[in-house]
Amino acid sequence: MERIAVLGGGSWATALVKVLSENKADVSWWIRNQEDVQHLQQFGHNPRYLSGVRFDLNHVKPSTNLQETLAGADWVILAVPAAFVQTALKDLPLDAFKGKTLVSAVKGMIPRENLLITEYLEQKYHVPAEQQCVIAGPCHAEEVALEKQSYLTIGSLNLERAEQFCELLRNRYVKANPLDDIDGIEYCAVMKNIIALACGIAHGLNYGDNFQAVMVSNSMEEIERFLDALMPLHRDLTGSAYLGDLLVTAYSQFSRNRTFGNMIGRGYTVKSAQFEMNMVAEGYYAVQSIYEINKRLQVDMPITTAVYNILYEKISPAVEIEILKDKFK
Ligand SMILES: NC(=O)c1ccc[n+]([C@@H]2O[C@H](COP(=O)([O-])OP(=O)(O)OC[C@H]3O[C@@H](n4cnc5c(N)ncnc54)[C@H](O)[C@@H]3O)[C@@H](O)[C@H]2O)c1
Ligand SMILES: O=P(O)(O)OC[C@H](O)CO
Repeated sequence: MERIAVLGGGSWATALVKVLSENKADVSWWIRNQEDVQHLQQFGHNPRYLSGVRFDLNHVKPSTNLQETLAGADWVILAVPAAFVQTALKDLPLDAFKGKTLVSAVKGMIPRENLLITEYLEQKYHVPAEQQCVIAGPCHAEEVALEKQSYLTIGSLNLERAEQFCELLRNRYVKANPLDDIDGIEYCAVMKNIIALACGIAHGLNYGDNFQAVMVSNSMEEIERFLDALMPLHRDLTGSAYLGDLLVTAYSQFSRNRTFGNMIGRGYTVKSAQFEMNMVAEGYYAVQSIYEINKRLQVDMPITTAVYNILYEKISPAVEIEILKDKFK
């Protein structure tokens, strides 16, 4: 019996706990909010996110105590939005993850430090790269919760470990495959959120599907240029962990980033759009990190620059999309 700790109380953590616990793993589940934990213990569902999912409390142990949650776990899945990872882990000793395999389900970067989650865990908590995995692929939590067919890619330098984790996830509606381009898929997952934001902004400004299709195809070239400059490797970006994840975020009704961008395009301020959403759009934070990293790389990244200018320099979305129009082919 595998013992798995899942950290985070949002939609993705909830969907992952469902999949893992229904596969009969023992899941200890850290949620920061005491009321949510009590509700889960009493009624067997998360009151805030995906509340239709019922948990078998024989296999799922919710708690607000992080150290207790980690104790005895072989696997630790981090599913807290990137902007809150440092705060969530702040009381842990630096050897808290010793001997455990860390799995990042986060699709974002540590703000200001501009680090991938795996880089942060390695630098701060000394978790070796070989003991880390990332969960990638087009996987909206809402659809996983509805048991709609989904595909996950588990990235790791340690393919044996990745395959073991795939096995914990596989079921009737989840297929999982290992891949060794862990940094590539982690960066791609960060950047697709920025592109989805741009798609939402354009939609909010009344641009149509024709324009969005051109935005998405141009964005693949932008992502490829960035990855080639940062970590050259022959990778097939048409794979589902890259293009697939971008497409689901750019087009789906469930996308947080597209929804957030749409509000910005319609004239909401960043604060009011964030206030309106009960969920976190990672792209808002990610664009600042990628923009900062690119100051060094100097890659041509028109979409990232446009989103950064809109969100952080308060330049009008209409002006920035107009500039993009002339750059696209
Ligand atoms: N939702 C998905 O479909 C999905 C799929 C794959 C990956 N992810 C990734 O999973 C990670 C978690 O996102 P999510 O979609 O589950 O979250 P969510 O948007 O559903 O919920 C927001 C989460 O943020 C937490 N939060 C909000 N304010 C906070 C604060 N001040 N301090 C600490 N925590 C706070 C909430 O408790 C909640 O857990 C993100 O990196 C996301 O990119 C999400
Ligand atoms: O589509 P979003 O913006 O909700 O992001 C969620 C996941 O990253 C989809 O794979």
